[in-house]
Amino acid sequence: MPQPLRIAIAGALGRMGRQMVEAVARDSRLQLVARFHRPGSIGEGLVPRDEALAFADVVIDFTTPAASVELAQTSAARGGPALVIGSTGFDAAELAAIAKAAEKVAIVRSGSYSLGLNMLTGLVEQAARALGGDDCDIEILEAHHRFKVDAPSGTALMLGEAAARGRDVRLEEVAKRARDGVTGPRPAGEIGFAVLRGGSIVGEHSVGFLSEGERLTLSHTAGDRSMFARGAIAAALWVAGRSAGEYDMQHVLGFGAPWQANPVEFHFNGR
Ligand SMILES: NC(=O)C1=CN([C@@H]2O[C@H](COP(=O)(O)OP(=O)(O)OC[C@H]3O[C@@H](n4cnc5c(N)ncnc54)[C@H](OP(=O)(O)O)[C@@H]3O)[C@@H](O)[C@H]2O)C=CC1
Ligand SMILES: O=C(O)C1=N[C@H](C(=O)O)C[C@H](O)C1
Repeated sequence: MPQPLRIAIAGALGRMGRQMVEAVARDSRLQLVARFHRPGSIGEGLVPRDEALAFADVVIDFTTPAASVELAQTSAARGGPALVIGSTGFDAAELAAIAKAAEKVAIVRSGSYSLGLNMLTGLVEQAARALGGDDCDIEILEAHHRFKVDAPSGTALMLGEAAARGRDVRLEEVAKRARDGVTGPRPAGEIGFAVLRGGSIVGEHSVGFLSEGERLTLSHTAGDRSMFARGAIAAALWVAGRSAGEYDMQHVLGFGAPWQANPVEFHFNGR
């Protein structure tokens, strides 16, 4: 019997943190060795972050951009453990800090740990490649619960990146992240984003390809948060013991060529 992988959960009292604690505790391939939260937090079984890092092979982190950057820098400075980062809403400087930390430690980071969503990014890239930029407008719609603090969602931005790759353009140069007032006609080639917030929506994303007289829509709906937890566990099993580098779910699932050799087995309905 192989030894179970030792997992620590960051942000253990948050929505995803609680989901991760449950999912890890139920999984016989894993051992939940530590839970930590914002410094000074009170909660049964919480330990300080640095203690958690000392015990774990992998830390799973769904917190905030600032907390994830600090975690990545700390882990890089001490040479581990590997990280699975699910937080979203990073700015360019924060992304650069994570990339720098990934020179020293293995980090998987993804705006979505859903299998279906990661399959959708491939379809979006393919459709964007096939449908010309001047004749076909790409618009990304996302909807989330009232507590979400960042917009557009990390997933919407991943889908935007996939569409931009398909069109062979840089997302930063064509993204329209919000519209208000007299905007003028829509420029060809733009990739637009629209955001809805309310109630308890777990996560809905759709990518519309709109041309004269027809619309193709590719969409994904998250029914509950358990599938994000399953994806993060697949990422933890995959990243443990890897050499330093920044990876994403395409690598974990074996969708990216150089990593194809060793994808983790992962199914829609659990293990
Ligand atoms: N990639 C994916 O598949 C998914 C990503 N997400 C992303 O994950 C993140 C968390 O989402 P969610 O769980 O809904 O949000 P929550 O706000 O419920 O959880 C985040 C938790 O992190 C805690 N936290 C803040 N700073 C620190 C710190 N320094 N150390 C440890 N914990 C800290 C917060 O504490 P406090 O309450 O005290 O502020 C909070 O409880 C978001 O960015 C979200 O977009 C969510 C779902 C899926
Ligand atoms: O905050 C959330 O809840 C979610 N965040 C992620 C995102 O920003 O895309 C993933 C998921 O949609 C839920």
